[in-house]
Amino acid sequence: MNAISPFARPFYVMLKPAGPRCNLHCRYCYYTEKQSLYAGGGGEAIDDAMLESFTRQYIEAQTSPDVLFTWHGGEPLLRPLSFYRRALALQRRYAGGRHIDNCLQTNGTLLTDEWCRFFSDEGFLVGISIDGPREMHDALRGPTFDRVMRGIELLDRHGVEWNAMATVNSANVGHPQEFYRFFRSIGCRYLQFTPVVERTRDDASPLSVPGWEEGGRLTPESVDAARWGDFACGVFDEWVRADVGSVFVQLFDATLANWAGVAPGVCSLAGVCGQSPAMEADGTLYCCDHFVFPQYSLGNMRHKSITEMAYGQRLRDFGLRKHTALTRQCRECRWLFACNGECPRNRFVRDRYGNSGHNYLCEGYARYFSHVAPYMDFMKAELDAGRAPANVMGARIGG
Ligand SMILES: C[S@@+](CC[C@H](N)C(=O)[O-])C[C@H]1O[C@@H](n2cnc3c(N)ncnc32)[C@H](O)[C@@H]1O
Ligand code: SF4
Ligand code: SF4
Ligand code: SF4
Repeated sequence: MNAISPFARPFYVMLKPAGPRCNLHCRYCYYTEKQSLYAGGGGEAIDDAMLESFTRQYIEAQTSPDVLFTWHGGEPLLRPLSFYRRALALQRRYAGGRHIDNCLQTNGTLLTDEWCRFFSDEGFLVGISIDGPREMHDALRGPTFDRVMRGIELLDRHGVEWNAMATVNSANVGHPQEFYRFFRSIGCRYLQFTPVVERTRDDASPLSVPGWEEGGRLTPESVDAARWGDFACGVFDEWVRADVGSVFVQLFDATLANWAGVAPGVCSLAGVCGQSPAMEADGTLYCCDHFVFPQYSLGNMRHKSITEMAYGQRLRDFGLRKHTALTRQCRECRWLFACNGECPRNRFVRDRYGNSGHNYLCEGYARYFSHVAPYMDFMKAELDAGRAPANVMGARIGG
């Protein structure tokens, strides 16, 4: 085993306490298909012994005094509150002087006063999935908009910090202004949006086609590359006019970070990745939440330590491949410093020279980076001069 030093870099495990199970059936979901990995063999929920072992090992394996637990799924609120109370008791038992934070990603439909009181008391950061106003949201997430909004009101009432996680898909990609104005209207201060790009296999396989592999059929919910770029530009135009410094949009923050030569807060625009493996409920660790496929398994906690898997060569190679496998078109691209070829899960087309492993969304990203470049140049210059990037709002840029 070619393990590297556990002190080289931090890592975050995305936990699936209820496995891929969910109370909803969002049409574009990449995760519920993972139920086929279990095929009746159990392991649908993290059990107490595994939770304890994981908590101890995860804390011990960290290189920094701050430790982040990320509860994800499937739907993590399918586990009862008592499960999370046990989890926090274990965190306290094994903390060893470290500071521990928790964040949880949910569809929001199962939130109650009791959940929100708990999140407030324990300082959880809650990610809420919502795709925009009612028509956009309900189009692919079923008629759940009212329940999600009720969840957000509960979080607000209890003073829980939350951020919005939206997908950009065939139903909302044409409406960037409406999309962004909606989030502003509900008082959202932290917004993340991710393009849906999924492919089904031509055979009867229940699993979709992973990144790097060519072929398959793009799902109807997926975005068109160019339209994704137009969407990002449209949202940017709304944001840059009035909300810089008051609304934090992950894509724009990460873009500015790359412009300024600072590590971006999102893996997709980083030079290398592989620092956030996902652990399924049966204890199997996978390279990434978007690579939960048998061929990307790092092993199971029952047989290997977290340190061995998270700092091993396999995950390291997975993360480095993002850089080493850049296509010639990417290596020659003027936006490489900002884009880094984006996420490997979207790399399945040919570049202009015929090389495989190019990013399906390339055209959209190129459009987006060209569009925001003058604003990013301005904001970087403000940062360099010790002034606020928000000054971009009063500046005349691009005529
Ligand atoms: C798989 S869900 C798990 C947590 C929880 N059930 C929820 O919906 O927030 C995590 C996030 O992935 C997003 N998502 C689902 N399918 C996606 C896809 N194909 N591409 C991009 N994001 C997707 C969801 O909208 C959600 O924000
Ligand atoms: S709520 Fe989350 S896990 Fe459930 S189907 Fe929707 S995106 Fe997937
Ligand atoms: S494969 Fe994509 S989502 Fe996964 S860690 Fe790498 S950049 Fe992030
Ligand atoms: S914009 Fe396209 S060519 Fe340029 S780095 Fe991104 S994916 Fe590669």
